[in-house]
Amino acid sequence: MSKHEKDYELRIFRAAAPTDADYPQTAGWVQVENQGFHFPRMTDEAVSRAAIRLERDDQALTGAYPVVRRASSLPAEYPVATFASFEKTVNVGSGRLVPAHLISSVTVRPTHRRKGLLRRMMTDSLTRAHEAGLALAALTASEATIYRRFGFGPSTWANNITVATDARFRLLTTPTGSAEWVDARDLEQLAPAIFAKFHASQTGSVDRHVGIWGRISGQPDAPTDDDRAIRAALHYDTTGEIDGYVSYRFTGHGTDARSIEVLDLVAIDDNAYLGLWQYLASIELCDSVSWRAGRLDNPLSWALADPRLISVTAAEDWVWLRILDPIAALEARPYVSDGEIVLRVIDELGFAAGTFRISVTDATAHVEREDGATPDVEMDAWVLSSLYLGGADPVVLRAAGQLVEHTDGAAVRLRTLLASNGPVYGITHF
Ligand SMILES: CC(=O)SCCNC(=O)CCNC(=O)[C@H](O)C(C)(C)COP(=O)(O)OP(=O)(O)OC[C@H]1O[C@@H](n2cnc3c(N)ncnc32)[C@H](O)[C@@H]1OP(=O)(O)O
Repeated sequence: MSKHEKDYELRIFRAAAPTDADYPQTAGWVQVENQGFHFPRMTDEAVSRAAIRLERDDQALTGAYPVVRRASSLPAEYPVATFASFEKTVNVGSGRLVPAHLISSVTVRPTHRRKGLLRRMMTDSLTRAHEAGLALAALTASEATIYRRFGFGPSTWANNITVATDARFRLLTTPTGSAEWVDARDLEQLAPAIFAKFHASQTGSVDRHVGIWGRISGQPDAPTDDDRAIRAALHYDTTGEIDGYVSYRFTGHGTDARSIEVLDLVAIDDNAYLGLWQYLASIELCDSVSWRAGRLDNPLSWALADPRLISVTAAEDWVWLRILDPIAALEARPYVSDGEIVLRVIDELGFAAGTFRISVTDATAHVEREDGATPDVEMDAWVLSSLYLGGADPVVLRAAGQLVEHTDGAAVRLRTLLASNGPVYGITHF
């Protein structure tokens, strides 16, 4: 128990809509979370919009409240720390959607930091998720140094890219179908069904919470003039079915850079993906398009006559996974080759600790806990979580000193065993 534990009461409650009696608790929580991420104070209307969206996702909100509140400080229903969790699926390969405990909205007031509040809220939340039988937890992180200690490992990544879309932009093969403008606000209704198809087919994708649809359609909880700048286009296949969309804003007014920032680009197949890029490149009075969520092995690089038109401006870790139940998680994902390996997992929080034999036949794993067995490889829970989807390479983790090989060649065997049958990638930030 941390020496500060008795100074705070943790309350866990379901997000409440403005019509509910306990709405003030949710409203206070929303204001504090918002300030924790440096956003301007929200109007009452914006808070109620945020609460309605949290309620629609059935988010469990944790607030930490000081036992002794200081005179004239923020109201009593404003916590000093916030934390949210909700359940959505992760695509673990071959369209298998596994329910996961998603964690978001983690803030601790600077006046109460480093007193163990994050540790307390996190261990409490993971324990509940584990008891509820969830095999995975996931989050996207503000900083890469916070969550490894809790067993989370980076599992998908994205490149921040800028693509020159001036006269040099030419695709080697012209995609079929065509694009058309749509009122960006209509994406709030249209986008979820398109995203659902992407989610069902993309290993590493995490399903989205309701708030995302407001953001990408220019209707966030607290809209600003900037959000009215958001524009959108749909892509249609040759039969007229919608197979993708892009939402974006022009950022070049008042600057020399005539550029567009993509907020969201969702395509249900490769042709629609290239078709959306073809559309973006056709926008006049614009020389470049940037996007935060580019795939590492981007098909656009191979489709462009001049792949040097793409600049990678940064590489980001994206989703961090946490295996809570190694047997259920490893048996849930698909496999591309048969084999057997024994792994030992060290887990400070205990959830994934043990020695496990993974035996794969006919693309299906049978996993058994065998604590007496001699392991081929040994690693921390965060490392197994990073390797889980097949997006990280055990051989590279061995080279980094994060995976210990007890049997010669075991890291290579593990690489073959955990290889994914396609790119591991996602476009959900939460
Ligand atoms: C999923 C998400 O929502 S990501 C968003 C995370 N939130 C933010 O970035 C907002 C700004 N930051 C904050 O609100 C806080 O500083 C937090 C949430 C990052 C940390 O909260 P605290 O209550 O201060 O953390 P707590 O005291 O429980 O520390 C837990 C451990 O994490 C470490 N830690 C805390 N913050 C950081 C950090 N920013 N970087 C590295 N390590 C950190 C502590 O040293 C401690 O380590 P130990 O227990 O292994 O000795």
